[in-house]
Amino acid sequence: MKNLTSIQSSKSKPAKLAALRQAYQAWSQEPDPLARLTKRLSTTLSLENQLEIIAEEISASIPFDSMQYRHRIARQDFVFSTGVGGPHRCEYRLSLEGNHYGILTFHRRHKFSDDELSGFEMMLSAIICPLRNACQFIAIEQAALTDSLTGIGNKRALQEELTRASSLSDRLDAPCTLILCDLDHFKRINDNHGHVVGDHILSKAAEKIERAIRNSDSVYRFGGEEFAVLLPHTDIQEAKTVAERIRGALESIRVDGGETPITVTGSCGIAAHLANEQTEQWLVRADEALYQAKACGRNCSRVFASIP
Ligand SMILES: Nc1nc2c(ncn2[C@@H]2O[C@H](COP(=O)(O)OP(=O)(O)OP(=O)(O)O)[C@@H](O)[C@H]2O)c(=O)[nH]1
Repeated sequence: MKNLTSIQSSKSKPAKLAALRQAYQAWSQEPDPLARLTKRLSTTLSLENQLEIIAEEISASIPFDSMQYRHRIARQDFVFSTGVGGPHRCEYRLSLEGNHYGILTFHRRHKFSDDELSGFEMMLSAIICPLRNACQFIAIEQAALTDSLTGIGNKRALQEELTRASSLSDRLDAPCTLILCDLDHFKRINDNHGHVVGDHILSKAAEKIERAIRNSDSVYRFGGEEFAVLLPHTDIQEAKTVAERIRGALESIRVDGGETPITVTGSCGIAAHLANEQTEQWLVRADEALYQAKACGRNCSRVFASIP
């Protein structure tokens, strides 16, 4: 409120406005490379787009043969590369206020001069803030798709991936199979050993399932004690084998529970994607198969197609 009053009562300042007009003209005409670089970087939060701009703008002042950027953001490696190597190299570790924002490397066939090296440093000091924002944007996007307890994808991530997998499966006419896996009698574990132990078992289960599947497959926490595993390019027969491997992996969990270790089992429902099927319908069919597995005594797998 105080600031608003002072804004409303202040008189216009011609000198400041003239300076602003002049600055705007200079800015809009983009006369210097640093102004143009920062202006272009401010138009995007995509790290990939920013790196393309950085490569283009820096190479206009300091020619190089290739540029690489690498950084680990939210448990994932981000790598960007443009051009082809060269024996001479200069490398910068980018950091701001004690935080690391990746490594940027330039290669060239002939040596970089001292002037060029200080030119790089000037350009890099201009890119660090926008680059930090782009890295943080990826981390926030990643957090919105990650289950905080287990570190695997959450229900929202599953929805996105199911949609992508369905359209790929339709377009390529390739099989794609979904397994819903629910821990058995999990309420008893919580009731007998407490929620902290329950949480620990959920994290272990996520870890075990992740290790039981291929890199091209993915696992998500679908609900409380329910996991979804998406298997692209995988038919029902192969998915049954994976489901059995997952069940075995869950059975191998041992958590300290006093006299006897706490163990857990899981039931799996399997459904292959049908041509042009909506993702909701696909999930419903996998859930029905899971219901059958529970009804058949738990700690087993059932395929939707096998339901009469
Ligand atoms: N510790 C912990 N427990 C959870 C979490 N989310 C859900 N649960 C518990 O999971 C249990 C699920 O219970 P039910 O849906 O009755 O199923 P169940 O006991 O596993 O029995 P079946 O699925 O029929 O084999 C409930 O006790 C929930 O409180 C969580 O994040 N942490």
